[in-house]
Amino acid sequence: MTDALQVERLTKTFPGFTLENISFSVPTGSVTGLIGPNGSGKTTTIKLILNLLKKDTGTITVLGLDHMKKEQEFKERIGVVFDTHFFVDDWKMPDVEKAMGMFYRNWDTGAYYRYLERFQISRGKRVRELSKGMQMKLMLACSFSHKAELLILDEPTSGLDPVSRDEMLDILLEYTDDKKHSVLFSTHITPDLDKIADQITFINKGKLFYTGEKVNFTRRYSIVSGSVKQLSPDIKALTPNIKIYPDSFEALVETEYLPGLSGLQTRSAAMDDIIVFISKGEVLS
Ligand SMILES: Nc1ncnc2c1ncn2[C@@H]1O[C@H](COP(=O)(O)OP(=O)(O)OP(=O)(O)O)[C@@H](O)[C@H]1O
Repeated sequence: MTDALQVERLTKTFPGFTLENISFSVPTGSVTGLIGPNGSGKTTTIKLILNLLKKDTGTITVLGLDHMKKEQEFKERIGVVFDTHFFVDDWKMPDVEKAMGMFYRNWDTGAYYRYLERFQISRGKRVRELSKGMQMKLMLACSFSHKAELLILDEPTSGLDPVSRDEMLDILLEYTDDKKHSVLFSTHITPDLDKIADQITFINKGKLFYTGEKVNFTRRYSIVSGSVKQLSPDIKALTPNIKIYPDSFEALVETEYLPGLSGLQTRSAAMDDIIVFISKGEVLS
């Protein structure tokens, strides 16, 4: 399978923060979720891909094109959705159409109005009169109308109600259904990724913690719990990721070690469990 996006050994240093040696890919036809706690480097990674920030080192290939040498070419072939829209607030839908049509060679006016109809956005509305969910859909309509092959989305569902979020996720699933279109999706809302992601890339404090298939990410970890008396040196040796409560404890352990731990309660780890335990990375009490 080819990759819609390849990021290799990407590094960027700001005062007090380094995004360090990040490598991951978005296989064509997949949805890749980019996750990590606040300040871990997700938006920085996206801005570096888009050349909105200048990388220190590393290579980035978008749809087979070097992101610096072929910037204009790759930008014509991708769609970008941030958590706030990038249109002029006063524009009506035909104004959006005109602006986008000037920018994209592949622009399809008919498709744009068909998407507006499908997403129930009326032509006479101004951008500022659209709800947040509608604004997100408008950005998607624009991406689809210039036939974007890859969507790069930075927290597109934050601030959406559950109904709008669900609609947005269905639109993305439909978009990748032909296995030709791909999505990179940064989010804190992991249930969204449970629903649509094939791959996960988890960045923690600027470092890559995991990249690969979603199922392997959650299968790799389990949560064990028991009374404080059961918190043996064996468990402490297995994992630094332990939460201690007044009478009990919970720990994140690699699933392969479960057979050696008897008498404890175990459950599968959800994506949020893994993020919380790993981002703390120490005994918590
Ligand atoms: N232009 C900049 N100049 C200096 N520091 C920056 C700049 N942009 C980001 N940072 C720092 O880089 C770190 C990573 O920020 P980034 O926005 O990439 O995190 P994030 O994972 O997207 O976080 P969030 O989930 O809160 O959006 C933070 O410490 C931030 O302060």
